[in-house]
Amino acid sequence: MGSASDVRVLGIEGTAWAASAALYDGATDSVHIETEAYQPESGGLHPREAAEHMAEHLPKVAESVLERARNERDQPIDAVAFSRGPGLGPCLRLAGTTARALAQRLDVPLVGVNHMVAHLEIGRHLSGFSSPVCLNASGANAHILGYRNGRYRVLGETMDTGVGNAIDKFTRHVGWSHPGGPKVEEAAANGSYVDLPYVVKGMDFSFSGIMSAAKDAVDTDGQSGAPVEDVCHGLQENIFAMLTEVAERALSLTGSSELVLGGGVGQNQRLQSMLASMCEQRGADFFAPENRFLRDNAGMIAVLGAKMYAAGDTVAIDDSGIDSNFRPDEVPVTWRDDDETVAVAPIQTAETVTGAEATVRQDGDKIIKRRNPREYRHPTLDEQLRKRRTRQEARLTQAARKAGVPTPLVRDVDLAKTTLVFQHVGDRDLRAALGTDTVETTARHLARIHQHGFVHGDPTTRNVRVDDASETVFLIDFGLGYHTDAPEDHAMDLHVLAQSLAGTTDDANRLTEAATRAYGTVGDAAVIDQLDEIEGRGRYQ
Ligand SMILES: C[C@@H](O)[C@H](NC(=O)OP(=O)(O)OC[C@H]1O[C@@H](n2cnc3c(N)ncnc32)[C@H](O)[C@@H]1O)C(=O)O
Ligand SMILES: Nc1ncnc2c1ncn2[C@@H]1O[C@H](COP(=O)(O)OP(=O)(O)OP(=O)(O)O)[C@@H](O)[C@H]1O
Ligand SMILES: [Fe+2]
Repeated sequence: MGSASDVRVLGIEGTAWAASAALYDGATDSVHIETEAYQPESGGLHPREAAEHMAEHLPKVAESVLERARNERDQPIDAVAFSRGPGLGPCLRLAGTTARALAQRLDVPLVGVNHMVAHLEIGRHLSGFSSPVCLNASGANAHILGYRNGRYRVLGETMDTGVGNAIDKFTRHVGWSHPGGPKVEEAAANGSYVDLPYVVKGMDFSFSGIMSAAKDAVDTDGQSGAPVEDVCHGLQENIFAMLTEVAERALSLTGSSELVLGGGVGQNQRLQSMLASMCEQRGADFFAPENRFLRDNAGMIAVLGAKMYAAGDTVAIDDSGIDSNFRPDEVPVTWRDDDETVAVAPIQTAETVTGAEATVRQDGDKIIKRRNPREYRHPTLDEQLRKRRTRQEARLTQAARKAGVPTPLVRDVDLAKTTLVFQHVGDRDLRAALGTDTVETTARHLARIHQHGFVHGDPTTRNVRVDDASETVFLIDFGLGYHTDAPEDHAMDLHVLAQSLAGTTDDANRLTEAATRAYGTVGDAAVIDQLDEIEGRGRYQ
């Protein structure tokens, strides 16, 4: 294996709006980027117009960067790297054609890069962090990833549209030109908070509810709608708090103390300040690359291309087809060692445990759980979430027990202090007691509460406690639960469990299959069909 430190790679990016080429020089670790942005005259990105933009500008930026490389050396570059996907098919095809032609002409190898992995690797490269949790906040995507056993694992992601696309749809609705993100940021600075939906499911989240509520809020319909600056302010507060909350959950679940940000929406100062505040509050390190590396750019493609090239990960021209639904977890990570896995949280034995949202203290046979204020969240939203979740946790913990699922007894609820007192249950959590039996029992418990019309909302391996002597499996932490009979919502519980298994153990596939089978012995088969549908969904809208 070579080292990326002495190679020069030409990167080509053309997934959607940025016709971009870049030169990465490993010897100096410097990146030169040239980009021509496609700006639609009206509405959102039109795939055909975007492709015409690529056809016109990609060859120009590529030649210009190559010219610069030639002025520096006789053998200008060692490899050509290009974004293979995800993205708009017509654009990807042009970027692929441009890259193949260059590689052939210069007689150098071709490297096919996953654009989403490039968005996160650039942050890892620039921060020097060893194995961070990565938040990708881009136009067509939103997900939280951690490296484990040769792959970037998706710990959480959007259940519908990408975060930038969601914001851009709102700005189209109010008649603002593309891209909407910077305009929302500017307007939000002059607005005050309005209440909007907030949807987090484990480490997944969805934007459809908040986006339609935001559109309704500005629509006047003969009556006076909310000022658009206020809605922009509320939108940013809620959407970015959702992303920050799942990032915090991922840090808590993995025990990692490093977070990096990627993607065009990452340029937003409010998002950056929330993430920085959250990390500071929990003693983690946060890194956001400069803007030229956050928005789509060929620099990140060239940098990852150099790492892949050094690892021998090149692709033959004939096999270099594009993939518009290319997911980050499909990429075999050849440029990192298997043992670089994102941290796994040590199993805490201290009397006070700090979870993702609460401080939990043991006092004899009692557990005192307090949801603490989160400085990154708007105070109104913060108080509303803490109260709602405390109330819901008390109610659903009791409802589950009535349904025959072991849960701790609720000894006291104090909504003003957002504090709950529970009976202490179990010897250890499911992470420490992983096995087919315990995972199957967990799945059957979920099926049972679903039959009683509600979901847990966050059934991770840490929210299951196992009592060894009686072999009892308890569900705890129902704060994200809610009443619903929709198979999609029920399937999300199973999906969250599967994702948390993937984030905790190398044996996740086998355990997930066992869980699904066990669920089927008690629960509705339609839920399992829906789970397949969720997991097969290419969420690139
Ligand atoms: C697949 C690929 O083509 C796609 N790329 C992409 O979406 O471009 P990117 O540069 O990462 O992000 C663009 C998005 O970033 C948003 N954006 C730009 N500046 C922003 C700001 N200050 N605040 C919020 N959003 C912002 C834009 O509104 C737009 O939706 C992706 O990475 O998902
Ligand atoms: N009733 C209980 N009996 C025994 N241990 C408990 C109980 N409730 C909570 N714990 C312990 O405290 C930890 C954190 O509790 P809980 O999950 O309710 O808080 P949280 O802040 O939502 O944490 P997380 O983000 O990890 O889900 C649990 O993982 C568990 O180990
Ligand atoms: Fe992107």
